[in-house]
Amino acid sequence: MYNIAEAGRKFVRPAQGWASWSLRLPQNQSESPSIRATLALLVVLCILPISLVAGLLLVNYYKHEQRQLSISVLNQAQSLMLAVDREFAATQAALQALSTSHRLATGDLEGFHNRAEEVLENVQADSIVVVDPSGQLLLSTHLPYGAPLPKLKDRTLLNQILETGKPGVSNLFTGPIVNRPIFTVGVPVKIANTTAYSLNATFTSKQIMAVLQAHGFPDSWRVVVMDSTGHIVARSRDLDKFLGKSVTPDLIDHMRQSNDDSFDSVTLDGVPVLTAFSASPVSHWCVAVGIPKAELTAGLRHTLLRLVFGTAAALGIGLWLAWFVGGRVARSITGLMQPAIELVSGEKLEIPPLHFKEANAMRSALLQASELLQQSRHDAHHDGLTGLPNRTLFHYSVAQQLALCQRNNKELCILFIDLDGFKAVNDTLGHAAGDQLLREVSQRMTRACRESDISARLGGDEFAVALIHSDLEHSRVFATQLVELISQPYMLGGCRAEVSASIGIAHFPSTATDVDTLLAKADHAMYQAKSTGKRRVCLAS
Ligand SMILES: Nc1nc2c(ncn2[C@@H]2O[C@H](COP(=O)(O)OP(=O)(O)OP(=O)(O)O)[C@@H](O)[C@H]2O)c(=O)[nH]1
Repeated sequence: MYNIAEAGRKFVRPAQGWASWSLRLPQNQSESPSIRATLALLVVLCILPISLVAGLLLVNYYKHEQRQLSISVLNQAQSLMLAVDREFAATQAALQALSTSHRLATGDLEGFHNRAEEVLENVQADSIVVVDPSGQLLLSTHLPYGAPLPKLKDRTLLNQILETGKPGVSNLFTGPIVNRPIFTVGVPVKIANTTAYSLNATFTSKQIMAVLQAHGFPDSWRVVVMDSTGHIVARSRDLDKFLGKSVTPDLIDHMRQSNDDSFDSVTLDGVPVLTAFSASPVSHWCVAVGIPKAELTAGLRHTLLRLVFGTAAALGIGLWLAWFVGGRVARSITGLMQPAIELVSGEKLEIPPLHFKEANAMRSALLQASELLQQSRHDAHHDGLTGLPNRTLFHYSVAQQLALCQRNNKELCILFIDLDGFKAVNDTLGHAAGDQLLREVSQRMTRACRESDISARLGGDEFAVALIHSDLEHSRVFATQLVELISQPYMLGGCRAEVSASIGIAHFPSTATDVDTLLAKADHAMYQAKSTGKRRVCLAS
């Protein structure tokens, strides 16, 4: 079945069809970044600076915390140093009270030995000894009175007491009686305004360890109490290994420069620590507290690690969203490209609804443009009054059919129809009535034709019909019937009107083989019909 509307569309379509057209972007446009890449860049530009700022703030916060911590550690070192000094002061007070014993003044050393043993329990010292200015030990509560006693090897504290007449604390040394590291707290014993003896209490590291442990430092911290030469007297960890050993040279350096300070160092057992130390201006002993750096930075490392993971997760999700949303936006846009190209084909566009408001607005615009284009194409190839194909489309459609007939050895007849007496209708009933009559003639004609036939209005009161696969005889019969059909009266706005028709017929292939000649010959035959009396059919020769 011949579809004239389809023919109208194909009439302007390129040979390969619009779908075969591929989209060629200009060079500079194909190099522009894609929506996905732009969105991904946006995500990266949003997340990375925020994470960077968060990281910097964290590090700053950590540094501030470090400063606070080093102050706090310094305070703890000072507090321990004070506690040690208090122990020394308490011992000195007890010794000073004991030094006023009349037994000493009267030279009753045996009696004093007994008295010292009683006092020993209160001062919690290891022993009490009396030394004469030559350094000779006169008594020691370690041994029964009268037992032979050695002479002091290290006279430093004794000399200090003899010179200043004031109490003092020794450094760590190996006790001549107990033969292990001890230190002493000594006070002068004055008889007749002369320092006659030095009264000393000896201690092992046990007493200082007790003071250290009373402070309850965390197990991981390294806390040392050292004498004025930097030798370890007490240590929170591995005392047996480090007792009497010198602390690290950089700690000694710092101690020389200041009484209180904090700095980064490495302990004797090789642990990097933040060290805070405090030296006593009285005893010149020193306390150092070290917090392992790993412990200090663990929090920051954890938080930074979380930040890195958080950033990675945010980037991952952001990039996935950029990919997903970018893909949707891109698909919405590219989904409109092919319809935009096909728009010129004049075919009715089918575009499924898209994801985005703007893309849907574009889709509506394309659909509207497609409808308008279809309408204007239709208008360009159809007669506005009757809706029949016009001369151009008739010519194109018949040419196609002729080609098919030629290939299949089929016949085709063209009827050239001109109304008789139409002008009189216009003149008597008016132009509008004439228009209505033309419309009715076209309807009668269309109804009479087969669907495969092609009818057209060529202009004015001229029509044409192409009878496909129809021989001359059949066409002549049809044309005669058509003359009668058209000659039936018309009711135009309550008025009766009558016209008839003159028809010329040209036959393919006997009359001619091309559209123009067939039409011209049919036209000529129509004039013959007119000139021989109208309302009749004439065959072209
Ligand atoms: N109403 C109306 N009239 C038209 C239209 N186109 C052309 N005409 C008129 O149609 C008439 C055609 O002229 P003719 O073919 O000479 O008129 P006719 O009375 O049929 O003459 P014959 O063919 O000799 O019988 C003219 O008067 C045109 O003005 C149209 O679209 N509408």
